[in-house]
Amino acid sequence: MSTVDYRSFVQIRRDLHQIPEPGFEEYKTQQYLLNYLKTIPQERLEIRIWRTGVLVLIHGTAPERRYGYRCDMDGLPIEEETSYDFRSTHPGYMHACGHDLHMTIGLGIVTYFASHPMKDDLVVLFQPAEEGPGGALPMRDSAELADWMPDEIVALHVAPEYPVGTIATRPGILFANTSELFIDLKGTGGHAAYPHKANDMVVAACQLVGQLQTIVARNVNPLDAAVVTVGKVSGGTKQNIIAETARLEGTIRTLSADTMKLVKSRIEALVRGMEAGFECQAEIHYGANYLQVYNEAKVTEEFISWVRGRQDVQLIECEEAMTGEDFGYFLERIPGLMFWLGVDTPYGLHHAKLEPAEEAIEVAIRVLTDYFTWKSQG
Ligand SMILES: CC(=O)N[C@@H](CCC[C@H](N)C(=O)O)C(=O)O
Repeated sequence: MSTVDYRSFVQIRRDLHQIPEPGFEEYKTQQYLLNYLKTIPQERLEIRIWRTGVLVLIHGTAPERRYGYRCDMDGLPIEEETSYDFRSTHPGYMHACGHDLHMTIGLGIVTYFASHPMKDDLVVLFQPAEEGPGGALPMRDSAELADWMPDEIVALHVAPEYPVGTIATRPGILFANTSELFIDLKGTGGHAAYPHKANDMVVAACQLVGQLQTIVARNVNPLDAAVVTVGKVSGGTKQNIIAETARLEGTIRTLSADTMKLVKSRIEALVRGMEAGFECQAEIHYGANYLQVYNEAKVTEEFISWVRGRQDVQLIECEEAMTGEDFGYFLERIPGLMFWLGVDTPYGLHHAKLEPAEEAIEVAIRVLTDYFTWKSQG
């Protein structure tokens, strides 16, 4: 891939890193992508906009099939604490899940094929709102994608725990089914010194957090896997006022759809018990639900054996993870796979100090441009 200047992609990643935006508000990011796309050879490119996303079709020389690469665009509500001099310029927002790298790799792939067209078509999807509320399902079903639907699709996710030069994947389930979880509690507020005249939702919320932990410990088969995480608890107004309301915000992860149903039915039973016990009202909302990421066996096994033939990367057949990814909705309709890309950094995804190794950008662009070229030579 001689005509690609990898240093320029490191700069692109740094530019994108500075402008993280919430799901479906990726306006600056979209504009940045569109501005960049204007700078590369246009002859084979067609570009469409879908909400805050971008779809790029690179016409092949004699297309019989269409391949796809999907990357996600949104940032997270995290105050960045990296050592970078190119930290986020958006207070309270950070690319802490690697989407800045995922997009940069997408631009690298487009850049390469814009001047080295393969026989088949390639569509590169820059998808908003992966962290929530979920852009994959509506993008997959959009009119903009309908006549560009790929025959096979690939996506990657950065993996802090693997060294640069590692690709990890598996046929079958890679990531879990997910559901967001929001529980609003309403009781009776009052003076801190008169608890018998109030109905304290801070106490109810604390007990409920503890009770929710019993679902995985006591209701899910220990040979199955599930997670119930409460990531945010809020309630009350002041230290000497009994809280009238409280809110729990969390997420549920399961490896099977049936276990998701079981976990939700247990949450509902515990919340109804909480209402009776505390004489309060409770409302449950599930927010965004994501389908599991299920790698199609034939495409994934072929990819694994192709990667194993390379000298420059190490392939690991990994275990399932309880991470969620709305890419599962693309895989529901299109054969394909997702893989982990090693970025070797001590802090995990969604951490304020996440500093993925930028050398992984070149690795991914090389591997994926070679892979699509190989597939197209068929
Ligand atoms: C790769 C990754 O970290 N994905 C997110 C997806 C979040 C889905 C949804 N907002 C939820 O919280 O359930 C993850 O947290 O796994």
